[in-house]
Amino acid sequence: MMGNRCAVIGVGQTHYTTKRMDVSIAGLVREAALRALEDAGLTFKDIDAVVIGKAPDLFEGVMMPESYLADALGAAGKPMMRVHTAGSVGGSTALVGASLIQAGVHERVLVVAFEKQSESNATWALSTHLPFNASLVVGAGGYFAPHIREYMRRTGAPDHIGTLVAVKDRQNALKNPYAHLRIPGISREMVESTPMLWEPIRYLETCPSSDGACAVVLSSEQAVTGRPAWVHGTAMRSEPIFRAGRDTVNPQGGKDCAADVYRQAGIADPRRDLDVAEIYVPFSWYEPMWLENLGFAAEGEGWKLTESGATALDGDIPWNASGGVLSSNPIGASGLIRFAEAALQVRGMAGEHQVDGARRALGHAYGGGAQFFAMWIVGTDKP
Ligand SMILES: CC(=O)SCCNC(=O)CCNC(=O)[C@H](O)C(C)(C)COP(=O)(O)OP(=O)(O)OC[C@H]1O[C@@H](n2cnc3c(N)ncnc32)[C@H](O)[C@@H]1OP(=O)(O)O
Repeated sequence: MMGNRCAVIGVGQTHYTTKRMDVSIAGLVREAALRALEDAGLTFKDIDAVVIGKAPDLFEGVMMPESYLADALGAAGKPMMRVHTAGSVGGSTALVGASLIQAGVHERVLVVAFEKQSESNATWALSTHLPFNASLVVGAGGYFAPHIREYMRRTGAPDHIGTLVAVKDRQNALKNPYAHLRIPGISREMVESTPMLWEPIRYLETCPSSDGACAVVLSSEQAVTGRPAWVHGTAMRSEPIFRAGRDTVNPQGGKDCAADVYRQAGIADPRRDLDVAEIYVPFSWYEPMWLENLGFAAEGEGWKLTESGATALDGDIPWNASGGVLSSNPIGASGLIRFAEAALQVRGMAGEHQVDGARRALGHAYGGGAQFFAMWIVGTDKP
């Protein structure tokens, strides 16, 4: 059930970087919001409600930051709410915003997501064993590395696949002025010569820790301004982190979420029917893993698609033309960046990393222990 039509009419991003020392959290989110409003040709006065997302408060050490960000986002006297679904939060924040339009509650909603990791230490925030929370070992890399090793064992994927993804995404990042890691001359040799952090994840096969914010303006059909990206389908799924029989390598929640969003958008074969995809890949091996989880390749075959070059910018189904999470990871914002980049592609506004003729795009986010999923499909044409 899609409800009323909804469109993305504005996108704003900050530059992603290790430390944004020149702005507070309020300044950071405002920068993205103002750029999104400018893109839509609007001001804060035209916005009915604000939805904000970020990952755990421990990432900055500021409890409930949304309560003091209302002023910076022009939300005083308006509805404002926070969404939190771990790393997938940027995606689910967009979907909550979209649902307010689809339900006919509001005409225009500002969606903002951010992380300012330089304010604290995300690795240790993800390593602390809080009461009633799962232990994530040492950081996200420590948690996900065994899942990657299991993927390699199941499929027999050769060691260099992760390297290929790292090179591809970093090459794409060189075409994206907002990307955090821009590494001229990036090559397989360069990636392979970097230290092993969490076997089999090397330094250049992992995302950085970034500061940054992203914002989008969502609109009802009658309130559209400028060049819209139409929402063709939205879906979220979650599953408990611990459940007997849960497949953490190829989670059922991701498969179900993809099937739901494809059904809404009329996608029978995602590789054929989509033109571009922005997928949450924080460690390079997650590209072949998600290729299978999202149905772009049969089980055991994802790494072959990566190896064939199909997911490169000039391949038949480019993944992460923006450089992806591997190149910029302000965690709470990263899902929204995927969704926003998908919208930019179908609006023909992705600049140097534009995929020629892109008309339908998938935005994807995952989080927690690969247990929260959020996806949307956006298109140039009205659904
Ligand atoms: C759902 C999810 O999102 S799961 C993923 C969650 N996020 C993570 O797990 C983050 C993983 N990354 C990290 O932990 C860290 O970036 C590490 C361990 C790779 C590097 O740690 P540090 O060296 O302490 O990085 P720090 O943030 O201080 O940056 C130092 C420099 O290295 C660069 N850098 C950081 N990570 C990387 C990387 N993976 N590759 C290349 N350069 C990097 C930074 O840009 C910075 O350069 P600058 O000073 O020119 O800006």
